[in-house]
Amino acid sequence: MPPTAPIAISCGEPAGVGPEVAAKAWAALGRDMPMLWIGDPRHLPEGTSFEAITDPAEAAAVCTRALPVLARDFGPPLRPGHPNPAHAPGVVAAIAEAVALVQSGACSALCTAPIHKAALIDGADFAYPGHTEFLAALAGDVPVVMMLASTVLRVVPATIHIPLSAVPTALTEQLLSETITITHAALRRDFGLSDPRIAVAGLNPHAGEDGKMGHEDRDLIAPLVERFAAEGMTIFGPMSADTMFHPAARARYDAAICMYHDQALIPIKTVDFAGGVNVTLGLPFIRTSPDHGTAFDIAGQGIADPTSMMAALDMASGMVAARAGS
Ligand SMILES: NC(=O)C1=CN([C@@H]2O[C@H](COP(=O)(O)OP(=O)(O)OC[C@H]3O[C@@H](n4cnc5c(N)ncnc54)[C@H](O)[C@@H]3O)[C@@H](O)[C@H]2O)C=CC1
Ligand SMILES: NCC(=O)COP(=O)(O)O
Repeated sequence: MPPTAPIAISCGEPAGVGPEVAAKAWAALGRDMPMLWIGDPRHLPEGTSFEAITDPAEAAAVCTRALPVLARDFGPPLRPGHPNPAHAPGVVAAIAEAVALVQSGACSALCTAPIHKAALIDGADFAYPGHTEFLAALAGDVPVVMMLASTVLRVVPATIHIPLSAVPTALTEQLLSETITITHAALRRDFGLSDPRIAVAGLNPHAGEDGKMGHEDRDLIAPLVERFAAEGMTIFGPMSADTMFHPAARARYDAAICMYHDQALIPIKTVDFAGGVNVTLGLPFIRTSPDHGTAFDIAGQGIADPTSMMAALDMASGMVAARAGS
Protein backbone atom coordinates (compact mmCIF):
# COMPACT_ATOMS: atom_id res chain seq x y z
CA MET A 1 0.00 0.00 0.00
CA PRO A 2 1.43 3.44 -0.89
CA PRO A 3 2.13 5.55 2.22
CA THR A 4 -0.44 8.10 1.11
CA ALA A 5 -3.20 5.61 0.28
CA PRO A 6 -6.46 7.35 1.20
CA ILE A 7 -9.11 6.16 3.62
CA ALA A 8 -12.12 5.08 1.57
CA ILE A 9 -15.40 6.60 2.80
CA SER A 10 -18.57 4.86 1.62
CA CYS A 11 -21.37 7.40 1.28
CA GLY A 12 -23.99 5.54 3.35
CA GLU A 13 -27.67 6.44 3.13
CA PRO A 14 -27.72 9.63 1.05
CA ALA A 15 -30.95 10.90 2.62
CA GLY A 16 -29.24 10.90 6.01
CA VAL A 17 -26.42 13.00 7.41
CA GLY A 18 -23.63 10.80 5.98
CA PRO A 19 -22.67 13.03 3.03
CA GLU A 20 -22.75 16.11 5.27
CA VAL A 21 -20.52 14.71 8.03
CA ALA A 22 -18.09 13.36 5.42
CA ALA A 23 -17.86 16.78 3.76
CA LYS A 24 -17.37 18.47 7.14
CA ALA A 25 -14.76 15.89 8.19
CA TRP A 26 -12.84 16.54 4.98
CA ALA A 27 -12.94 20.30 5.67
CA ALA A 28 -11.49 19.70 9.14
CA LEU A 29 -8.98 16.91 8.42
CA GLY A 30 -8.49 16.55 4.68
CA ARG A 31 -5.36 18.61 4.37
CA ASP A 32 -3.47 16.17 6.62
CA MET A 33 -5.35 12.94 6.02
CA PRO A 34 -5.92 11.57 2.51
CA MET A 35 -9.49 10.35 2.05
CA LEU A 36 -11.68 9.31 -0.85
CA TRP A 37 -15.48 9.55 -0.83
CA ILE A 38 -17.45 7.05 -2.89
CA GLY A 39 -20.97 8.08 -3.84
CA ASP A 40 -23.12 10.37 -5.95
CA PRO A 41 -21.66 13.88 -5.73
CA ARG A 42 -25.15 15.38 -6.16
CA HIS A 43 -25.76 14.16 -2.59
CA LEU A 44 -22.97 16.25 -1.05
CA PRO A 45 -24.15 19.47 0.63
CA GLU A 46 -24.37 22.45 -1.69
CA GLY A 47 -21.10 24.31 -1.80
CA THR A 48 -18.95 21.29 -0.90
CA SER A 49 -15.58 21.63 -2.49
CA PHE A 50 -15.06 18.28 -4.23
CA GLU A 51 -13.18 16.89 -7.24
CA ALA A 52 -14.16 13.78 -9.14
CA ILE A 53 -11.20 11.48 -9.72
CA THR A 54 -10.91 8.04 -11.28
CA ASP A 55 -7.71 6.77 -9.70
CA PRO A 56 -7.43 6.54 -5.88
CA ALA A 57 -3.72 7.32 -6.26
CA GLU A 58 -4.75 10.91 -7.10
CA ALA A 59 -6.62 11.33 -3.81
CA ALA A 60 -3.72 12.42 -1.61
CA ALA A 61 -2.84 15.38 -3.84
CA VAL A 62 -6.45 16.38 -4.48
CA CYS A 63 -7.41 16.07 -0.82
CA THR A 64 -5.34 19.13 0.10
CA ARG A 65 -7.74 21.37 -1.89
CA ALA A 66 -11.00 19.41 -2.31
CA LEU A 67 -12.79 16.25 -1.24
CA PRO A 68 -11.72 13.55 -3.74
CA VAL A 69 -14.76 11.68 -5.03
CA LEU A 70 -15.24 8.46 -6.97
CA ALA A 71 -18.43 9.69 -8.61
CA ARG A 72 -21.29 7.23 -9.05
CA ASP A 73 -24.79 7.87 -10.38
CA PHE A 74 -27.50 6.79 -7.93
CA GLY A 75 -30.38 7.69 -10.24
CA PRO A 76 -33.42 9.57 -8.96
CA PRO A 77 -33.02 12.86 -7.10
CA LEU A 78 -32.64 13.02 -3.36
CA ARG A 79 -35.03 14.25 -0.67
CA PRO A 80 -33.09 14.70 2.57
CA GLY A 81 -34.75 12.84 5.42
CA HIS A 82 -36.67 10.57 3.04
CA PRO A 83 -34.74 7.44 2.04
CA ASN A 84 -35.48 6.21 -1.46
CA PRO A 85 -35.07 2.46 -1.99
CA ALA A 86 -34.04 3.26 -5.58
CA HIS A 87 -30.74 4.54 -4.14
CA ALA A 88 -30.13 1.30 -2.26
CA PRO A 89 -28.17 -0.54 -4.99
CA GLY A 90 -25.80 2.45 -5.18
CA VAL A 91 -25.36 2.50 -1.40
CA VAL A 92 -24.51 -1.20 -1.28
CA ALA A 93 -22.21 -0.94 -4.32
CA ALA A 94 -20.30 1.95 -2.70
CA ILE A 95 -19.56 -0.21 0.35
CA ALA A 96 -18.48 -3.16 -1.80
CA GLU A 97 -16.32 -0.93 -3.99
CA ALA A 98 -14.67 0.66 -0.97
CA VAL A 99 -13.90 -2.79 0.45
CA ALA A 100 -12.39 -3.88 -2.86
CA LEU A 101 -10.16 -0.78 -2.89
CA VAL A 102 -8.96 -1.50 0.64
CA GLN A 103 -8.39 -5.17 -0.12
CA SER A 104 -6.36 -4.27 -3.22
CA GLY A 105 -4.21 -1.82 -1.23
CA ALA A 106 -5.38 1.21 -3.25
CA CYS A 107 -6.97 2.53 -0.06
CA SER A 108 -5.61 2.11 3.45
CA ALA A 109 -8.80 1.64 5.46
CA LEU A 110 -12.56 1.82 5.22
CA CYS A 111 -14.74 4.34 7.02
CA THR A 112 -18.45 3.80 6.45
CA ALA A 113 -21.14 6.46 6.75
CA PRO A 114 -24.40 5.20 8.27
CA ILE A 115 -26.88 3.17 6.28
CA HIS A 116 -30.62 2.79 6.72
CA LYS A 117 -31.04 -0.94 6.88
CA ALA A 118 -34.73 -0.94 5.92
CA ALA A 119 -34.11 0.98 2.66
CA LEU A 120 -31.39 -1.48 1.68
CA ILE A 121 -33.63 -4.46 2.35
CA ASP A 122 -36.49 -2.87 0.37
CA GLY A 123 -34.38 -1.56 -2.49
CA ALA A 124 -31.51 -4.00 -2.82
CA ASP A 125 -32.59 -7.22 -1.06
CA PHE A 126 -29.76 -6.55 1.36
CA ALA A 127 -29.41 -9.77 3.32
CA TYR A 128 -27.52 -8.39 6.32
CA PRO A 129 -28.59 -6.61 9.49
CA GLY A 130 -25.75 -4.11 9.11
CA HIS A 131 -22.30 -3.32 7.74
CA THR A 132 -20.64 -5.61 10.26
CA GLU A 133 -22.21 -8.77 8.91
CA PHE A 134 -21.90 -7.60 5.26
CA LEU A 135 -18.20 -6.87 5.70
CA ALA A 136 -17.64 -10.24 7.37
CA ALA A 137 -19.23 -11.89 4.33
CA LEU A 138 -17.17 -9.82 1.87
CA ALA A 139 -14.05 -10.82 3.78
CA GLY A 140 -14.89 -14.51 3.37
CA ASP A 141 -17.21 -15.21 6.30
CA VAL A 142 -14.65 -14.46 8.97
CA PRO A 143 -15.77 -14.15 12.60
CA VAL A 144 -16.01 -10.47 13.50
CA VAL A 145 -16.74 -8.40 16.56
CA MET A 146 -18.39 -4.99 16.86
CA MET A 147 -16.63 -2.56 19.18
CA LEU A 148 -17.82 0.94 20.05
CA ALA A 149 -14.84 2.91 21.26
CA SER A 150 -14.19 6.38 22.56
CA THR A 151 -11.58 7.97 24.77
CA VAL A 152 -13.70 7.21 27.86
CA LEU A 153 -15.09 3.73 27.19
CA ARG A 154 -14.83 0.71 24.88
CA VAL A 155 -17.73 -1.72 24.68
CA VAL A 156 -18.30 -4.90 22.70
CA PRO A 157 -21.78 -6.37 22.21
CA ALA A 158 -21.36 -10.16 21.93
CA THR A 159 -24.69 -10.40 20.13
CA ILE A 160 -25.64 -7.55 17.81
CA HIS A 161 -28.79 -7.02 15.75
CA ILE A 162 -31.05 -9.78 17.00
CA PRO A 163 -34.25 -9.59 19.03
CA LEU A 164 -33.74 -9.49 22.78
CA SER A 165 -35.71 -12.73 23.08
CA ALA A 166 -33.09 -14.51 20.96
CA VAL A 167 -30.11 -13.38 23.03
CA PRO A 168 -29.92 -16.16 25.66
CA THR A 169 -29.89 -18.87 23.00
CA ALA A 170 -27.36 -17.02 20.85
CA LEU A 171 -24.93 -16.70 23.76
CA THR A 172 -22.86 -19.84 23.34
CA GLU A 173 -19.45 -20.69 24.70
CA GLN A 174 -18.07 -20.53 21.16
CA LEU A 175 -19.50 -17.07 20.47
CA LEU A 176 -18.28 -15.62 23.77
CA SER A 177 -14.91 -17.28 23.46
CA GLU A 178 -14.43 -15.90 19.92
CA THR A 179 -15.61 -12.46 21.01
CA ILE A 180 -13.16 -12.30 23.89
CA THR A 181 -10.26 -13.67 21.85
CA ILE A 182 -10.80 -11.26 18.93
CA THR A 183 -11.26 -8.29 21.27
CA HIS A 184 -8.12 -9.12 23.24
CA ALA A 185 -6.02 -9.48 20.06
CA ALA A 186 -7.35 -6.18 18.65
CA LEU A 187 -6.66 -4.27 21.87
CA ARG A 188 -3.07 -5.42 21.60
CA ARG A 189 -2.63 -4.92 17.86
CA ASP A 190 -4.68 -1.84 17.11
CA PHE A 191 -4.90 0.00 20.44
CA GLY A 192 -1.36 -0.54 21.68
CA LEU A 193 -2.28 -2.26 24.96
CA SER A 194 0.24 -4.97 25.84
CA ASP A 195 -1.89 -6.52 28.61
CA PRO A 196 -5.49 -5.44 27.98
CA ARG A 197 -7.92 -5.60 30.92
CA ILE A 198 -11.26 -7.06 29.95
CA ALA A 199 -14.45 -6.87 31.99
CA VAL A 200 -17.30 -9.21 31.13
CA ALA A 201 -20.88 -8.23 31.88
CA GLY A 202 -23.46 -10.65 33.17
CA LEU A 203 -26.64 -11.25 31.23
CA ASN A 204 -29.16 -11.16 34.06
CA PRO A 205 -29.85 -8.60 36.81
CA HIS A 206 -27.06 -8.67 39.41
CA ALA A 207 -25.18 -11.11 37.16
CA GLY A 208 -27.76 -13.73 38.02
CA GLU A 209 -27.45 -13.43 41.82
CA ASP A 210 -25.73 -16.81 42.04
CA GLY A 211 -28.24 -18.55 39.82
CA LYS A 212 -31.33 -17.17 41.54
CA MET A 213 -32.09 -14.71 38.68
CA GLY A 214 -30.99 -16.67 35.64
CA HIS A 215 -28.34 -19.31 35.08
CA GLU A 216 -26.24 -18.03 32.15
CA ASP A 217 -23.97 -15.90 34.34
CA ARG A 218 -23.06 -18.78 36.66
CA ASP A 219 -23.10 -21.64 34.17
CA LEU A 220 -21.73 -20.05 30.97
CA ILE A 221 -19.98 -16.74 31.59
CA ALA A 222 -18.19 -17.41 34.91
CA PRO A 223 -16.46 -20.64 33.81
CA LEU A 224 -15.35 -19.02 30.56
CA VAL A 225 -13.87 -16.03 32.35
CA GLU A 226 -12.07 -18.38 34.75
CA ARG A 227 -10.65 -20.33 31.82
CA PHE A 228 -9.27 -17.21 30.10
CA ALA A 229 -7.89 -15.93 33.43
CA ALA A 230 -6.19 -19.28 34.05
CA GLU A 231 -4.57 -18.95 30.61
CA GLY A 232 -3.09 -15.61 31.70
CA MET A 233 -5.55 -13.04 30.36
CA THR A 234 -6.42 -10.09 32.59
CA ILE A 235 -10.16 -10.61 32.65
CA PHE A 236 -12.90 -10.51 35.25
CA GLY A 237 -16.64 -11.00 35.50
CA PRO A 238 -19.47 -11.62 35.17
CA MET A 239 -20.14 -8.10 36.42
CA SER A 240 -23.52 -6.62 37.26
CA ALA A 241 -24.12 -4.54 34.16
CA ASP A 242 -25.86 -1.78 36.10
CA THR A 243 -22.75 -0.94 38.12
CA MET A 244 -19.92 -1.43 35.65
CA PHE A 245 -20.12 1.82 33.70
CA HIS A 246 -19.70 4.54 36.32
CA PRO A 247 -16.34 6.35 36.12
CA ALA A 248 -14.54 4.43 38.89
CA ALA A 249 -15.67 1.08 37.46
CA ARG A 250 -14.64 2.07 33.93
CA ALA A 251 -11.14 2.89 35.16
CA ARG A 252 -10.59 -0.80 35.97
CA TYR A 253 -10.84 -2.13 32.40
CA ASP A 254 -9.93 -1.33 28.81
CA ALA A 255 -12.98 -2.94 27.22
CA ALA A 256 -16.29 -4.29 28.44
CA ILE A 257 -17.70 -7.38 26.76
CA CYS A 258 -21.47 -7.04 26.90
CA MET A 259 -24.11 -9.63 26.22
CA TYR A 260 -26.41 -7.69 23.90
CA HIS A 261 -26.63 -4.56 21.75
CA ASP A 262 -28.24 -2.10 24.15
CA GLN A 263 -26.27 -3.26 27.19
CA ALA A 264 -23.17 -2.07 25.30
CA LEU A 265 -24.42 0.86 23.25
CA ILE A 266 -26.52 2.68 25.83
CA PRO A 267 -23.57 3.42 28.13
CA ILE A 268 -21.20 4.61 25.41
CA LYS A 269 -23.80 6.69 23.57
CA THR A 270 -24.74 8.21 26.93
CA VAL A 271 -21.23 9.12 28.06
CA ASP A 272 -19.77 10.03 24.64
CA PHE A 273 -22.27 10.14 21.75
CA ALA A 274 -20.22 12.71 19.87
CA GLY A 275 -16.86 10.96 20.22
CA GLY A 276 -17.88 7.31 19.81
CA VAL A 277 -16.55 5.20 16.95
CA ASN A 278 -17.86 1.89 15.69
CA VAL A 279 -14.95 -0.38 14.71
CA THR A 280 -15.18 -3.89 13.32
CA LEU A 281 -12.59 -6.22 14.84
CA GLY A 282 -11.47 -9.46 13.22
CA LEU A 283 -11.59 -8.31 9.59
CA PRO A 284 -8.46 -8.61 7.45
CA PHE A 285 -8.77 -4.86 6.81
CA ILE A 286 -9.51 -1.79 8.92
CA ARG A 287 -13.11 -0.53 9.18
CA THR A 288 -14.42 2.25 11.35
CA SER A 289 -17.65 4.25 11.32
CA PRO A 290 -19.29 7.03 13.31
CA ASP A 291 -21.39 5.66 16.18
CA HIS A 292 -24.53 7.51 15.09
CA GLY A 293 -27.12 6.64 12.49
CA THR A 294 -28.68 8.45 9.57
CA ALA A 295 -30.32 11.17 11.68
CA PHE A 296 -33.14 11.77 9.20
CA ASP A 297 -34.69 14.34 11.55
CA ILE A 298 -31.85 16.78 10.87
CA ALA A 299 -30.70 15.71 7.39
CA GLY A 300 -30.24 18.49 4.86
CA GLN A 301 -30.24 21.24 7.49
CA GLY A 302 -26.47 21.67 7.75
CA ILE A 303 -26.46 21.15 11.52
CA ALA A 304 -25.06 17.60 11.77
CA ASP A 305 -22.12 17.27 14.13
CA PRO A 306 -19.12 15.69 12.33
CA THR A 307 -17.19 14.87 15.52
CA SER A 308 -17.92 11.15 15.43
CA MET A 309 -17.04 10.89 11.72
CA MET A 310 -13.79 12.75 12.43
CA ALA A 311 -13.06 10.41 15.35
CA ALA A 312 -13.76 7.43 13.07
CA LEU A 313 -11.31 8.73 10.45
CA ASP A 314 -8.73 9.47 13.15
CA MET A 315 -9.10 6.00 14.60
CA ALA A 316 -8.75 4.38 11.17
CA SER A 317 -5.64 6.43 10.51
CA GLY A 318 -4.20 5.46 13.91
CA MET A 319 -4.86 1.79 13.21
CA VAL A 320 -3.16 2.03 9.82
CA ALA A 321 -0.11 3.51 11.56
CA ALA A 322 -0.21 0.90 14.35
CA ARG A 323 -0.31 -1.95 11.85
CA ALA A 324 2.53 -0.39 9.85
CA GLY A 325 4.55 -0.32 13.07
CA SER A 326 4.98 3.45 13.11
N1 LIG B 1 -23.34 2.37 11.17
C1 LIG B 1 -24.57 2.46 10.73
O1 LIG B 1 -24.82 2.24 9.55
C2 LIG B 1 -25.68 2.84 11.65
C3 LIG B 1 -26.94 3.00 11.14
N2 LIG B 1 -27.97 3.32 11.96
C4 LIG B 1 -29.28 3.48 11.32
O2 LIG B 1 -29.67 4.85 11.39
C5 LIG B 1 -31.08 4.93 11.37
C6 LIG B 1 -31.57 5.91 12.42
O3 LIG B 1 -31.20 5.43 13.70
P1 LIG B 1 -31.52 6.17 15.07
O4 LIG B 1 -31.70 5.13 16.10
O5 LIG B 1 -32.60 7.17 14.86
O6 LIG B 1 -30.19 6.89 15.48
P2 LIG B 1 -29.49 8.21 14.95
O7 LIG B 1 -28.10 8.16 15.47
O8 LIG B 1 -29.65 8.35 13.49
O9 LIG B 1 -30.29 9.44 15.61
C7 LIG B 1 -30.50 9.53 17.01
C8 LIG B 1 -30.56 11.01 17.41
O10 LIG B 1 -29.26 11.56 17.40
C9 LIG B 1 -29.19 12.67 16.52
N3 LIG B 1 -27.93 12.62 15.76
C10 LIG B 1 -27.41 11.51 15.17
N4 LIG B 1 -26.27 11.83 14.55
C11 LIG B 1 -26.07 13.14 14.74
C12 LIG B 1 -25.05 14.06 14.32
N5 LIG B 1 -24.00 13.67 13.58
N6 LIG B 1 -25.16 15.35 14.70
C13 LIG B 1 -26.20 15.76 15.44
N7 LIG B 1 -27.20 14.93 15.87
C14 LIG B 1 -27.13 13.65 15.51
C15 LIG B 1 -30.37 12.54 15.58
O11 LIG B 1 -30.76 13.80 15.06
C16 LIG B 1 -31.40 11.88 16.48
O12 LIG B 1 -32.08 12.86 17.21
C17 LIG B 1 -31.59 3.50 11.53
O13 LIG B 1 -31.98 3.04 10.26
C18 LIG B 1 -30.39 2.71 12.00
O14 LIG B 1 -30.39 1.38 11.56
C19 LIG B 1 -27.83 3.52 13.31
C20 LIG B 1 -26.57 3.39 13.86
C21 LIG B 1 -25.40 3.06 13.08
N1 LIG C 1 -26.18 0.02 16.43
C1 LIG C 1 -24.97 -0.07 15.71
C2 LIG C 1 -25.22 -0.16 14.28
O1 LIG C 1 -26.35 -0.22 13.84
C3 LIG C 1 -24.07 -0.20 13.40
O2 LIG C 1 -24.10 -1.37 12.70
P1 LIG C 1 -23.13 -1.65 11.49
O3 LIG C 1 -23.83 -1.11 10.29
O4 LIG C 1 -21.84 -1.01 11.76
O5 LIG C 1 -23.06 -3.13 11.49
